[in-house]
Amino acid sequence: MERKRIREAAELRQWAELVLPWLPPADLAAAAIACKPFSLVAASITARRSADAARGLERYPIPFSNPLDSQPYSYFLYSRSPILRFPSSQPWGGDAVEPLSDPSSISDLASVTIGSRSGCDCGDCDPERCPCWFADSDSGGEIGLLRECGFGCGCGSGCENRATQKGVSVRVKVVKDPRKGWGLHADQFVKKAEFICEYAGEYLTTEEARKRQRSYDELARSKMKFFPALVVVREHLPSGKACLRVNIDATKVGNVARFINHSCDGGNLIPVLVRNSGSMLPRLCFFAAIDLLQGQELTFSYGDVRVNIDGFPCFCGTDVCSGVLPSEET
Ligand SMILES: C[S@@+](CC[C@H](N)C(=O)[O-])C[C@H]1O[C@@H](n2cnc3c(N)ncnc32)[C@H](O)[C@@H]1O
Repeated sequence: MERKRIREAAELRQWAELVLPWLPPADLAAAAIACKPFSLVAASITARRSADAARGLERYPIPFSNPLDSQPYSYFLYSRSPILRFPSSQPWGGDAVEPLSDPSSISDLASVTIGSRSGCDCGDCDPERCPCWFADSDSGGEIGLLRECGFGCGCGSGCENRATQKGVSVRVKVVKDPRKGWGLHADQFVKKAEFICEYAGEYLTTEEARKRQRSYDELARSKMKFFPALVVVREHLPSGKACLRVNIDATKVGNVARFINHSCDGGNLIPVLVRNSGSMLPRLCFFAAIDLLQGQELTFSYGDVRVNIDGFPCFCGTDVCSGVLPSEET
């Protein structure tokens, strides 16, 4: 009888190990109170989730740190690279995490290509000589430009001219702030100009972005703890006129760049639009604007502040803080 009970508990636990990692926090909490084997599995899943926001998909684990309250982690679906569609669910906090793969293989952006071979034929690229390479950190606006090898090139993913295509490149952690919510912090020394991460999320049409922004604003007003992560970037012509608007929404799915908070002084990151040969859409990437110390919060400017009495309050704490978060016109 005792043996049967032990076997049944083991089977239940096995089942829970397979199913519970797919559940969002509220459902996981509900499962945890159903029975003891579930509560043990749920506790270990919660521990694994708070130990790595990236679900094992980045080079280093990216832990959550919350000295303020009992929320152990923030829930979202993880993608290392930009996507045009996203899955409706993804396991997280179970034993079986997806293996670290070449970002190009999980990126739907790969399907938006210019042509089969519009890049270089170097084979073994030297960034100094490769015709794909181009950098302009002073392009007239606040956003720099960079060109790297990509799907249209003969070289492989090991090519040196693909520095931004290998996921989050330095150790970072996600730390909770009482007023700004979670924020991304350096967890090692980072040298000025070093690549840190890209802003991965869903690429939206402007119409869809406007629709979502309106509903996010409503939600944020009604629900104190809602932190949308929709960014809009404009690629400018030398004349200064906007020529391409890129809308990236990491609210439901994205990488840890979704935790980077705004700073009115421009912050300590340089946002750069990176074009990969063969790919039509640019990617938003962040480089260190200065040497960064371990523990320092990473920030950038979300854009021009339109002082708007209805705008959300800014708590960047810098001397030049306008008091209001920049927001897009919807
Ligand atoms: C891209 S998310 C950043 C991560 C967010 N703090 C979280 O907890 O998920 C952007 C949202 O964070 C909050 N936020 C970012 N910077 C802020 C700041 N300087 N002051 C107040 N809230 C900020 C706002 O709610 C904003 O819509």
